[in-house]
Amino acid sequence: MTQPAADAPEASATTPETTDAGAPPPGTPAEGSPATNTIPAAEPAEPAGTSPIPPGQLTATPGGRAANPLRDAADRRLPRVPEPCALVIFGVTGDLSRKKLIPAIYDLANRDLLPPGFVVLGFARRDWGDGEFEDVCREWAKSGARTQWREDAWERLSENIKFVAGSFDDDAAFDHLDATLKELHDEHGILGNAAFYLSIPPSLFPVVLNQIERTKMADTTTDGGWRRVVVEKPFGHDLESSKELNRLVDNVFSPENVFRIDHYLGKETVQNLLALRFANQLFEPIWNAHYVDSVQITMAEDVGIGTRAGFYDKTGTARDVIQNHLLQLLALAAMEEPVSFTADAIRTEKLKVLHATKPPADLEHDAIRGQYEQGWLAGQRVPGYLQEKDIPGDSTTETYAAIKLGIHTRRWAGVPFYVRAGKRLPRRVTEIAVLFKKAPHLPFANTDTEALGRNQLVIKVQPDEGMTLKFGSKVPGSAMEVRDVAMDFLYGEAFTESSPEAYERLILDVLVGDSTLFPNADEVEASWVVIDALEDFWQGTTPHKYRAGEWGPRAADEMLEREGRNWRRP
Ligand SMILES: NC(=O)C1=CN([C@@H]2O[C@H](COP(=O)(O)OP(=O)(O)OC[C@H]3O[C@@H](n4cnc5c(N)ncnc54)[C@H](OP(=O)(O)O)[C@@H]3O)[C@@H](O)[C@H]2O)C=CC1
Ligand SMILES: O=C1O[C@H](COP(=O)(O)O)[C@@H](O)[C@H](O)[C@H]1O
Repeated sequence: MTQPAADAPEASATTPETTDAGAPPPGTPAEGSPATNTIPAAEPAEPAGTSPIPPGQLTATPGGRAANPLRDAADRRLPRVPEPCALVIFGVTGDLSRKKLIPAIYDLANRDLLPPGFVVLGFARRDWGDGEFEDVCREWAKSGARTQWREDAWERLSENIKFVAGSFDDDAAFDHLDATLKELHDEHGILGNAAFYLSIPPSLFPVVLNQIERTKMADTTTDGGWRRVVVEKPFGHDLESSKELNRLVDNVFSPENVFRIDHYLGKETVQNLLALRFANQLFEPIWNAHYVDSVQITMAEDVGIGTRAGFYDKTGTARDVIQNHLLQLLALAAMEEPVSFTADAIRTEKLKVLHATKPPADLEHDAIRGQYEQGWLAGQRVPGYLQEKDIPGDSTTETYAAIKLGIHTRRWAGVPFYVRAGKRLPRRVTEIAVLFKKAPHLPFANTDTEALGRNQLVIKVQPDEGMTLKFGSKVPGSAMEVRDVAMDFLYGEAFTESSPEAYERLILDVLVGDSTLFPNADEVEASWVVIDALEDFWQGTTPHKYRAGEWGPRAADEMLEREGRNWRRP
């Protein structure tokens, strides 16, 4: 009886993510896989008349939208078109604004989800007028938009795109900003409603918050409008600085008006994790230490640090993405069912998990840092981290981290949660893989139990959004041969609707005042407790090296191998 190699999912010929050689194109089922299947869509769940997709923009069919209790609850609770308002963006010339914020605002405008008179007010150090700023935004929107380009949609939006030049330490510039905002309130009927988006590095949050406080821009007593603040991640640099920031932000804005953004929570597949777990009977009974062997959460990026040397070298992978995105994924994957799908109930459950999440006892072997060296990616030679522009030649900042975490609860006792993230890895992929224990007994004569892989449920966050279930199946033929196969659910095949970009959804949530998808101060602080323990240990150490284009340093592989496990090759 022939069997695939040990823990065979990594090597099975029937699965789409089986080799190191790279991924299949998005939406491609495993070639020749007899067991590849699509789970059909559930009953339509969108209430009549609430579809956010206007005619002619995106394909939308009435049926086939699977229920997402989280989103649908919010849809019922709040109108999805905001009141007239302004969005003030600090750091509007930065990378995030160019790649994500301006395109997302255009997409919202194109979907008719912005209110009449909606104003974008950019603040930055460039010596630009409104016209120049608008030209730049047009270029960014055109190259980054998800929805089709419509000149008329842009024209309508761009009438209300304004710019104020200045530095964050310049009182006069903030007085000018305040005056401009007041004028716009009158001109556009925005009634004082404004959201302040801090698209800036965390070290600059305090100076901007102090300026907002000094100018009383957050004060609603005279106009009765609302004022909200959006703070980008990472929220602080460690536990102490995040507490200080929380105090500062609470001085200026009331808690319900503080939106700590973590764009991973705006991703469709991340929200679907809750639907998967709590809208089905199938998974929850086996979602615990009795059945689960381990969980692997991977966020791999093929890109390097781009133009963000200044930010990245002070931050590193653990603070940049593990403290926020990956610990949020872990919390959603591990939490108990919330008593309702409200912001508070979900945060309560996530917080319990974060409090119970502990760094490994053996930090030296189970908390691995890496830094990429020169290598090859997609046929291109790419420089090492230390050769990147503006990175000091002796930097010890990590561009990769792999950590074994434990969740000290009855449900998860003894189940390792391996999280890893890195830049310049072979491909961009984020996934949560739940690996189940092996069957305790196989009734087939001569079956090599070691050779059969573990059942796996893989939630593919991006880019091939969907889910894969791996299990053993009989190979056709006279012999009783069992081999691992994969059953795929792909968003692109199951639904005709396209997913909004995370920033589209989250900006809209800010404007309508829905904080369901935003972590609160307690969650942020609990996450820093975990990260601080790792950072303290790493202090003064040098990261392991890995070649750009490889799956991280050897030490990260050894971390799992010591326990008889392997990383999945996504
Ligand atoms: N980039 C990304 O992919 C993501 C970023 N984020 C988060 O978003 C935030 C912003 O990141 P990113 O856009 O990459 O950062 P950038 O470094 O690209 O942009 C920083 C912005 O801040 C402005 N700025 C800096 N100092 C001052 C000052 N003294 N006065 C006025 N403006 C100033 C810069 O203006 P100037 O042009 O004049 O220098 C620039 O517009 C960070 O918290 C980051 O963690 C979150 C998710 C993804
Ligand atoms: O928050 C961040 O996320 C991006 C990756 O976002 P994704 O949505 O493309 O997965 C990462 O590149 C950046 O370093 C980090 O700050």
